[in-house]
Amino acid sequence: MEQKSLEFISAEKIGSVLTYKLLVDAVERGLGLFSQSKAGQGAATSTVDQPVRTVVNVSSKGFLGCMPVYVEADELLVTKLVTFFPKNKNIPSHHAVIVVFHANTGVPRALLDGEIITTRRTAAASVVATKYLANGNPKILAILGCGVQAESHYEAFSETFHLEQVRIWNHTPERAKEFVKKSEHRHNCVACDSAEEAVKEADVVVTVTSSSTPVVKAQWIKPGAHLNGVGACRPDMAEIDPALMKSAVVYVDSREGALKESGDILLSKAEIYAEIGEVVNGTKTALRDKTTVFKSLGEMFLPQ
Ligand SMILES: NC(=O)C1=CN([C@@H]2O[C@H](COP(=O)(O)OP(=O)(O)OC[C@H]3O[C@@H](n4cnc5c(N)ncnc54)[C@H](O)[C@@H]3O)[C@@H](O)[C@H]2O)C=CC1
Ligand SMILES: O=C([O-])C1=[NH+]CCC1
Repeated sequence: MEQKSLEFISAEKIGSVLTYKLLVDAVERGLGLFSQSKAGQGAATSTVDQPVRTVVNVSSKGFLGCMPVYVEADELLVTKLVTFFPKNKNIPSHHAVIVVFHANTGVPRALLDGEIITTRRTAAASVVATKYLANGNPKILAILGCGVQAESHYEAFSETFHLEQVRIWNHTPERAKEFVKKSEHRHNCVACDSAEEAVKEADVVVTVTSSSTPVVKAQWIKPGAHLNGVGACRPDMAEIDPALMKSAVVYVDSREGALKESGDILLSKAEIYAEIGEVVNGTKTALRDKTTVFKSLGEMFLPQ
């Protein structure tokens, strides 16, 4: 009889092994598997079962999301539980735990601190989209927002691309200045006084704010640029100008998820061109010369 032994894997341990290189490869493979299984929905080939997450609103304070997934090919049965309390002060706005079960018996195997995985996995997903959708090698990156995701996106993009400059904007300008000063390695970072200044010459834009209303306007975006929309994960929240959503070619991590959760998609009535996994699988084209948006909501796949 199998013995129950639930291992706890701490944030420190995860942080020491979870490199962006590892994550980018794993997320790329996971997004491909996810879209492949949707294409074969109902058929015996379906290998990933990942329903759109269930969200419980906690009055006006925040929410709890439950994100289960089964990946047959990896014998992986996992759920993430994530909270988002945007008004938190002096502690992160997101917290998460991940529970791993034995896929053959259902026995719980491990409990993982989910904070670092959420932080780095999200940036890795934006890197995957950017690898496929940016028009050439991106040189100027704009980051709108200066929280946890801004840090991980800065790190992941700096490791992956040869960036000449990173333009940072935050709605409270002191925070953008602090971001730039945080490390001497950030000599290629500049704090911008306006979101327009940050965005207007950028090859790639990342929006990582808790804003419920757009922080980027269509007319600021350089034609052919690529934008990763990471915030605004509820149907009543939007970070991107609806005019940009309508004029750009829009990619998502999950069609089903985007049509249920993304205010940027729902409020603008933008058309979804493809899941990024379909591009990874070669069943949809990467229209690199067009202005593109990747609307990210957070599909969860772990490296094995
Ligand atoms: N797509 C995905 O997979 C994931 C998305 N997220 C989303 O990304 C966003 C950023 O997450 P974190 O960096 O962890 O949050 P954070 O709390 O660390 O940072 C939030 C940032 O938004 C700024 N902000 C707050 N209110 C604003 C407003 N009204 N206008 C403009 N900026 C405002 C803050 O100054 C801060 O720079 C959140 O919306 C979060 O839900 C987070 C994790 C995964
Ligand atoms: O995937 C994730 O963990 C989240 N997406 C939006 C908020 C948290």
